[in-house]
Amino acid sequence: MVDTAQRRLKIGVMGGTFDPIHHGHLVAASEVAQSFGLDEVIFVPTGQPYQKPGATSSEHRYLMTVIATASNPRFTVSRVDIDREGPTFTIDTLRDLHAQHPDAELFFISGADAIAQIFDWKDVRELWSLAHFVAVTRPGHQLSISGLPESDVSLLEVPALAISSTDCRSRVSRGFPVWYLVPDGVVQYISKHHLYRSLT
Ligand SMILES: Nc1ncnc2c1ncn2[C@@H]1O[C@H](COP(=O)(O)OP(=O)(O)OP(=O)(O)O)[C@@H](O)[C@H]1O
Ligand SMILES: O=C(O)c1ccc[n+]([C@@H]2O[C@H](COP(=O)([O-])O)[C@@H](O)[C@H]2O)c1
Repeated sequence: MVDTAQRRLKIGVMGGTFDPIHHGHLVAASEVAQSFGLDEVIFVPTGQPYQKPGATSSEHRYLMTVIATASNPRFTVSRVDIDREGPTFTIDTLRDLHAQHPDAELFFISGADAIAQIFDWKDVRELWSLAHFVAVTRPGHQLSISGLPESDVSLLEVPALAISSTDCRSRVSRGFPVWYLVPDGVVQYISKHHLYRSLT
């Protein structure tokens, strides 16, 4: 058994809109946890994803994330972004989680597409002081961290799952199944709450 009392806890932070959460997110978090020896991965659904207007209500996205992560004892879900007023910025996510876990080392997990946009994020230069960033591969997206501080950002190749929330929403709206793209409980949640039926 690992003696966590003698070392800093290592906590992954998997931020996302999760509209809906799918197996690409879960595999990425699991792979980073394994490779970096993380004690826990906190999934953090965005409250108001200012770059994704029209996202499904945060409570639906939060509950789907809870359902999807329930089977993994190292996965938890935080409401920090949902319960904060205003648009969601990662700088606030990391500050809040740092305040809740002052002795832990934070690892922010990001796909290749998201990390490519990071210079557009709020207070980007302060982000590195709050967490180490782990950028994971994603089919269809070039993974590059040129220009990012090498000591603060790592690259990790993960199993390639060509799944996106956009495609899941589109499939549901066209009457196609999302079984095996998202966890079973999430399929049932989408069906029960009639999500994504009326997209065009
Ligand atoms: N299939 C995947 N493989 C690796 N990383 C992924 C994958 N899907 C999403 N991610 C990463 O997970 C994080 C949260 O993603 P998000 O919730 O925006 O899902 P998405 O599938 O990209 O959604 P959308 O299609 O609506 O843009 C981002 O850092 C994203 O890059
Ligand atoms: O901080 C920002 O300005 C910022 C801008 C866009 C996205 N993010 C974060 O990136 C993560 C993935 O976001 P998204 O929109 O691709 O689901 C999520 O945690 C967002 O809060 C953060």
